Parts: sequence; structure tokens; C-alpha cells
Amino acid sequence: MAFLNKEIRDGDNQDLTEERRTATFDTDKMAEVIYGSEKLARRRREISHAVSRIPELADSRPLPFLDRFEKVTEGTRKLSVLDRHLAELIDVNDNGEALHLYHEVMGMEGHPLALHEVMFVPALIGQASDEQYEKWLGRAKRREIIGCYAQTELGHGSNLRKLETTATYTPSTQEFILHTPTITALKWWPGALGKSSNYAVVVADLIIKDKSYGPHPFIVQLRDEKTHQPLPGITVGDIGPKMAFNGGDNGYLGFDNFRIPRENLLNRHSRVEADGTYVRPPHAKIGHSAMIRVRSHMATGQGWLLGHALTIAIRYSAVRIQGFLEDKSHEVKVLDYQTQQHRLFPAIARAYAFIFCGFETIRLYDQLILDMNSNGNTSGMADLHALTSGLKSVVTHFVGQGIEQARMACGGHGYSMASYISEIYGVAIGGCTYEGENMVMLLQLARYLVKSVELVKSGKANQLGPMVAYLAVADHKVNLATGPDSYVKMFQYISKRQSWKATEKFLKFMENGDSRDVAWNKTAVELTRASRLHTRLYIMETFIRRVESVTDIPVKSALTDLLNLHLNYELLDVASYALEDGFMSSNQMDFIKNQLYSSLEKIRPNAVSLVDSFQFSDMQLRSVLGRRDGHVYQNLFDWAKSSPLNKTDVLPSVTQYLKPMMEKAKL
Ligand SMILES: CC/C=C\C/C=C\C/C=C\C/C=C\CCC(=O)SCCNC(=O)CCNC(=O)[C@H](O)C(C)(C)COP(=O)(O)OP(=O)(O)OC[C@H]1O[C@@H](n2cnc3c(N)ncnc32)[C@H](O)[C@@H]1OP(=O)(O)O
Ligand SMILES: Cc1cc2nc3c(=O)[nH]c(=O)nc-3n(C[C@H](O)[C@H](O)[C@H](O)COP(=O)(O)OP(=O)(O)OC[C@H]3O[C@@H](n4cnc5c(N)ncnc54)[C@H](O)[C@@H]3O)c2cc1C
Repeated sequence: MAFLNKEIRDGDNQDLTEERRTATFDTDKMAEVIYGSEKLARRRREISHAVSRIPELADSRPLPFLDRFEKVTEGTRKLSVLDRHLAELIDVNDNGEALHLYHEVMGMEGHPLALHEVMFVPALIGQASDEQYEKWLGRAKRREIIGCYAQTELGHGSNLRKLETTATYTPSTQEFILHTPTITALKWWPGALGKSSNYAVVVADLIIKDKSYGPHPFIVQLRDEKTHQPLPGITVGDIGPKMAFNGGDNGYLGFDNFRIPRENLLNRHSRVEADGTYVRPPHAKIGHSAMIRVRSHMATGQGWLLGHALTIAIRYSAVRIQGFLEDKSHEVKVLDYQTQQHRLFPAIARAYAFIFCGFETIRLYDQLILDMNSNGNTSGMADLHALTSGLKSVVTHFVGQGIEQARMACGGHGYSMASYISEIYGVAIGGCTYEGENMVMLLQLARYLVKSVELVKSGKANQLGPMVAYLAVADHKVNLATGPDSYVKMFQYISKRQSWKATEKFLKFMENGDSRDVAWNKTAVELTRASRLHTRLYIMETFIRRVESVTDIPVKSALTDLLNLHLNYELLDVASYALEDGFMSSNQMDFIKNQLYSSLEKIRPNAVSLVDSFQFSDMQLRSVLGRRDGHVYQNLFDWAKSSPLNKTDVLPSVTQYLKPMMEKAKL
């Protein structure tokens, strides 16, 4: 008989095997849905297998035992090995294959090319003119040069309008002079800036004839291409260890009146003529497109990170035996406890939801770039900016929460670096900060929501985009028993009510004499609540759309269970908004809870297979606790024995300090 869970192998832990046998769907088929195509799901498996046959691509030692210097060296070593094998391992023109290969081999702790691929090349694609493509893009794609994205400064990150680095145009030499006027103007944080990159896209305040034109992107050479020494006028270095990403060299950068030619302003959309005439872009924020790109990709990337932590926690929970249920002669798997299921299963649903939703925003971003580059059409920018601002904030926040719950669900062993969950957590929550601090970005979405409510109030509801059309829809009582659409309607009611209440509150402050900014600040918490609700509604709707589109019946049925869990969990979480004005009854509340508990039971037999379907290899997971074979205790013991501290029985520190203390005490 063909097994539905393709992870079953001889010699694996029996408890885990037992779980895999209960799968009601084919995990390869589920992987096709998760990764969007049969081809990519299959290629991922093939690539992982091919990588496992090249010993030099393996981590030379478990990463938690390496210090920072060793991590940076290890990442760079693997990159160079990968470079030799790239063409034999993947179709280099296929982004999905490349992304998987890098996740597999390089892991998540950072490496010299991380920002080159994620932001430097995309910034060139989005911002450089055809002539600049000719000069830089090919070199960047071939990796003759390595670049990063240098925008944030020591004193300013969120408020781009106050960046202090200046790029002053000098018509006599047709050059920009880049300058760092104060210590707070130092670029600070850019990934791969400190030691690896020899070029950067630098965002600086464009100044022409003493007038500031705001932040603009410039391509800047930082280091000599032969010696890799910083060029005269450039100060550059590493900012030190961080919560995570310690294989990466986030850096600082200062300019001392450093000159670059006029052609180095990325000028697809705006430019400076030889005489200093400024030609405006078609949209004021078009220079931010590299940021919108990363934000568009974040929901999927973060969903995978949550998937990593859950794979570890669910597998472990199926192996960990502790305590009793009915039969007092046998301890049970901790996965059988309702509290454990409630801790983990809604997070599985969210991981799936975020991945599906992310695929939609990636498509929207690709379409936007196509429109902008082919005919200068920027009409989709405002919508995508609002959507991705909310999405990156909501998703990173919930992913952080979900990973932390996964850690706690593993008890003491979750706290060990052997689980690797703390590393995943550190990486994931970086996303709450980078690409726009979460509160700041929620407030960006709130601007859009407030403007939309104002449109409805002024009788222009017909101008609302499809994503906010619900803000104008009349309220009707909802019968939740009729299926997903009724949950959407209830959520729409809640989200709409909050957007309206926050807007009314904001307008009231202004009517009472507050300036717009002060009124905004006095309403900010309510506004961020509106943004979160709107975003969660969008995630819910994309999840429903995706499940509806699945054709494989067993896969669709398992996904429907996950979706039902998601709908009930989400609604329960925000029910107080609808209970307070009686729109939701306490009977409906009880209905939601009962549905939720029965979803947990339905999902239980598929739990291991739902996470196996992510098809993360052991190499990619880098977790001793979450390995596919489930031999948790033997694996943990072997790992602990390999700790450098265990190389000798008596440590020099004991001989030097501890023993003399003990000897002295004896006297
Ligand atoms: C493929 C990758 C996948 C995953 C990643 C995996 C691993 C990653 C590993 C490492 C990290 C990677 C990258 C991190 C890199 C960085 O962090 S780069 C630095 C990022 N910095 C920020 O995000 C700064 C945040 N701040 C801002 O974006 C802006 O300052 C702001 C949007 C908060 C405000 O901008 P302002 O210019 O001041 O505008 P405003 O006055 O508030 O608003 C004026 C109107 O403009 C609209 N608007 C603003 N931005 C945009 C935009 N991008 N697009 C469209 N419209 C925009 C705004 O909505 C206002 O419109 P109104 O109609 O309301 O007036
Ligand atoms: C792992 C990592 C990688 C990064 N990589 C890069 C990179 O490659 N390139 C790059 O240029 N940068 C990078 N950054 C920097 C990052 O983009 C910024 O740190 C981020 O945009 C937040 O800005 P900030 O540090 O100025 O935070 P701040 O804005 O100083 O945030 C501090 C607090 O102030 C609040 N706050 C700020 N403004 C407002 C407001 N208007 N209203 C309400 N509250 C507000 C915030 O909500 C937050 O609570 C990276 C950062 C990290 C952590």
C-alpha cells in the first residue's frame, strides 16, 4: 500500500511512525499546495537530496557551537562551495529553486549575499534606468560585485524624511557629494554592509542648489574591487552581535565628502539633469519599491519560519510521553492534551494562512513592477503599500507568538539550542522591526482606512477599492452555522466598526481643536486596532479562497479542518468587539468555542502530517529535537556530548579558579 505520509521510513521512532500512518492525505500533494506547484514541491525534494550528497555543503559543526567569527566564516565558505555547484543543483533562473537551495544550505543565520539578492538587485531592477542596467545589473547578477541596501541611520530609521546623509549635486563636476554630517547620520544596520559588500544602494537626501528633494537611492562603490579595502572617504564596519543573524555582518557606514558621478543616482523614475534641473518621479514614493518588495515577500517567508518551529514542536510532542489520561498503566503523548493542541494547532493554521496570503502579495508586487517599468503606471502602489504595511506587522507579530508557544510546548528541551527554536524566534522577530517598525507600519495602513471611511462619509463609496468595499456595507445579523462566508461577514462587521469608531474619534479630536497630528496621536492605539482587524480579515479571505481552489479531495478536506479552526480561533480572539454592542450573542460565542474544540480533535490524527508536508529536511531544520527520525533522546545525548565543553573532563577554568577557591575554603 502506498503511504499517504511519504515520510515513513524504517528505523524511525515508532510513535512518530504511528502518527504518520494516520494521515488522511498525501503529504506530497499537500506540499504542492503549500509551494504552489507540483514542480516546485518535487524540485525542492530533489535539490535537498542532491545537496545531501555533497559533504562540503553540510555545516562543518552544529551552528550553536560556533562563535560569531566562525559563523561568518562558515557562511562564506559554504557560499563559495555553493557557487561551484550552483548550475548542477538548480535552474539558476528559477527563483523558487534558488530560494530553497539557499534556505537548505545557508540556513537562516545570515551570509554575505543575503541583502544582495533580497534588496540590492531588486533595488536596481526597480529603480535603475536601462543604461544603468547595462552598467550595473549584469555585474550584480553575475556577482562580480556584491551589494547591500544602506538606508537606516544611527539616529533615524522609521522617519525617512529626516535621514541626514546628504547627496549634494555639484553642476561644475556633474557629481554628487555624499556626506555624513553627524554621528547620528552614520548608516547603521544594513545587512552585509560591514565586511562583505563592495557596493551599496545608499539612500540619501538629495540636495540641489541648497534645496532638499528628500530621500533618493544612489549606487555607491564602497570598497576597491581588487583589494576589498574601503575607498578613501568611506568608513565602514560591523555593528556587533545581535539577537540573531550572527552569521551576517550588519554594518555602519560614513561618508567624508565622497564623490560619485551624476549617473549614480538610480534614475529610472527621477533624475537630475547636468545643469541641476530635477525631474520628478511619477509617484513621490516610487523610490521605496525595494522595501515594498521585501514586505510583499515577508508573509510567506515568516509562514515558513513558523512552519519550522511547529515541525519541531509537533514531532517532539508526538514522541514525548508524559502523564496519564484514562489508562493509568500507560503514559500518553503530550500531543494528546487539549491544551497542547490548542497551543499548537491554531499556529499550524496560521502558518498555512500566511504562506497562502503571501503568494498573493508576491503576485501583486510583480504586477506592480511590470506596470511601473513598462508604462510608468503606479496606480497599484498605494493599495499595495497599505496592504503590505499591515500584513508584515500582523504576520511577524503572530509568528513571534507562535514560535514562542512552540518553544514552551517543548518544555525544557525547547529552551536548549538543540531545539534551534530560539534561533528561529530571533530571526523571525527581526521582522517586527526591519522593513518598517510594526506600529509605524500599522499606522500607515490606518491612514488608508481613515481615508476610506471618509470617502464613505462623503458619499463616495463607489471610489473604494475592493479590499475596503466592506467599510460601506450595511450590517446584517449573521448565522455562523452557514459556513466560512458568515465568519467573513462577522469579521467584516467587527473590522468595519473599529475603523469607523477610530475615524470618528480622530475627527472629533480635530473638531475640538486638535491639529491633525495631535488628533492622530490621541487615536493611534484605536487606529492600530483597526489596521490589525482589517489585515486579519484579508488573511482569512485569502485562506478561504485558497482552500476553495484545491482540487485534491483528501488534501482539501484536511485543509478545510485547518480553515475551520482558523475561522473559529480568529473570531473568538476578537469576539469582544462584537459582544460589546450585542451584534454577537453569547450563544454564538459558545458555538464558536465548541466548533474550535471539535476542530482540534479532527486535526489531531493529521497533526504530524500537516507539518511533515512543509518537507523541511533535517539539514534545513537544524534541530536535534525536531529531526524526522524522532529519536529525540539519543540525538540529544549525542549532541550534548559533542559540546566543546565536553572535550576535557576538567576545564582549565576549574583548575585555575574553582579549585583554588575550594582548596582555600578547606583551610
Ligand atoms: C524576498 C525577501 C523575503 C524575506 C526576507 C527574508 C530575510 C530578510 C533578512 C534580513 C532583512 C532584510 C531586509 C531588511 C531591510 C530593511 O530594513 S531596509 C530599511 C527599511 N526601512 C523602513 O522600512 C523605514 C520605514 N519607514 C517608511 O517606510 C516611511 O518613512 C513611512 C512609510 C513610514 C513614511 O514615509 P513618508 O515618506 O514620511 O510618508 P508619509 O508622509 O507618512 O506618507 C505620505 C504618503 O505617502 C504614502 N506612502 C508612504 N510610503 C509609501 C510607499 N512605499 N508606497 C506608496 N505610498 C507610500 C503614505 O501612505 C501617504 O499617503 P497618503 O495618501 O496617506 O498621504
Ligand atoms: C535584523 C535587521 C536587519 C536590518 N537590515 C537593514 C538593512 O538591510 N538596511 C537598512 O537600511 N536597515 C536595516 N535595518 C534597520 C531597520 O529597517 C530599522 O531598524 C527599522 O526600520 C526601524 O526603525 P528604527 O530602528 O528607527 O526604529 P524607531 O523608529 O526608532 O522605533 C522605536 C520606537 O518608536 C516608535 N515610533 C517611531 N516612529 C513612530 C511614529 N511615527 N508613530 C508611533 N510610534 C513611532 C516605534 O513604534 C518603536 O516602538 C535592519 C534592522 C534589523 C533589526
